[in-house]
Amino acid sequence: MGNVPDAVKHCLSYEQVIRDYPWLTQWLQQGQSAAINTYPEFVKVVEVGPRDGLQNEKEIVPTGVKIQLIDMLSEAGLPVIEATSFVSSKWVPQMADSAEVLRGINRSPHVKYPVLTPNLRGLKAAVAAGAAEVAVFASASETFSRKNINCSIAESMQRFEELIHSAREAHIPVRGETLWKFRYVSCALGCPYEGHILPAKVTEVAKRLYGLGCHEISLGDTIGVGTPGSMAKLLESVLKEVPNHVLAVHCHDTYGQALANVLMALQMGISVVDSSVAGLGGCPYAKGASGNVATEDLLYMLHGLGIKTGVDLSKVMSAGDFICKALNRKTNSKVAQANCQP
Ligand SMILES: CC(C)(COP(=O)([O-])OP(=O)([O-])OC[C@H]1O[C@@H](n2cnc3c(N)ncnc32)[C@H](O)[C@@H]1OP(=O)([O-])[O-])[C@@H](O)C(=O)NCCC(=O)NCCSC(=O)C[C@@](C)(O)CC(=O)[O-]
Repeated sequence: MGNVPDAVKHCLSYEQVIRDYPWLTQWLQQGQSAAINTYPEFVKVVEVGPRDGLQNEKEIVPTGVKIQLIDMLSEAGLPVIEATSFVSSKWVPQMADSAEVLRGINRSPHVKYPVLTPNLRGLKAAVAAGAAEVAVFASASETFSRKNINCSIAESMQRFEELIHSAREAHIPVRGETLWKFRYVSCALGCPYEGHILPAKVTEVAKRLYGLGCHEISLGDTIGVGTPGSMAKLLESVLKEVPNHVLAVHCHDTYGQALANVLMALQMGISVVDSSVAGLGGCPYAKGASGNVATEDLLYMLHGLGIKTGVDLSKVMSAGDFICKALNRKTNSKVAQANCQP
């Protein structure tokens, strides 16, 4: 502040302002509590570790380890655990045991276990293995769509429509009610191939999915390049077409912005957040992208804000410890790291 005149320096001192205008303290505190009151009372945490977290692992993780991880996460009180994906094992070898995983877990009546399905074949296999909820994944980037599911965005939409139609025609038996969820719009804040993605493009895809009957749309920052600023711009745009109760956010933490991005989303009325135990993960078709925001860190922040989740943080940490030991790697969760220190 070398060239700043004294009077201005005086004005720039926060402490001085508070001393000069004592009423400001009360005003600021009121403002802060008003901001905190705008957070949702309850946030639904969607655990994606067993799917998003493990799909990118080079070494095949034993089926028993995947099952035990899901069971530990169920016991922690997570309301939704994305268990696995019914995709081509040529594309994602790690998910080849999806049916065994789904059949092997101890299902809690309080937990939903959605699975990823890219096509009718995946849907049939998922339903046969007992899936009651499926998530289909679209992208806001043409190139990513082709690299990830080998078709254009328009073709993926058409595929989904056909998928619903064929399932009805074929009278696919379902246990309970199959809920159609187009959970994901990938590359919502950037694409590994195309770079910046316009909020209008993401809005267009999200609107289309909403129109197709999807009742939960997760906006994926697939490569973790978003900032609270770009998250705010994205949500401003999407919220014009899709109501906040339908939206979720899915933030990878490549640039260390995931928690800040989630906080921004919460302030803008979003109350469903995806996360991955121990911060595991990444997409095989998004090179260099790191894992999702760690569930432990998300819970620590939410509970610190007084937001209820129904999830036991210490049990999630035990699950994180278990999977990190099984994978022989360090946790990405700051909370878990802090608690491991002697
Ligand atoms: C969509 C396809 C299948 C198209 O793949 P394709 O090669 O165009 O399709 P195909 O119909 O020619 O099938 C190729 C082979 O796979 C088989 N196949 C076909 N479908 C299935 C199935 N469901 N289950 C098992 N096998 C299947 C099929 O039978 C055939 O086997 P072959 O005849 O050669 O022996 C492929 O591209 C695929 O499986 N992609 C999945 C990629 C993926 O899982 N990516 C990661 C998830 S997305 C993500 O992580 C992002 C997200 C969701 O987390 C959000 C975010 O962060 O943004």
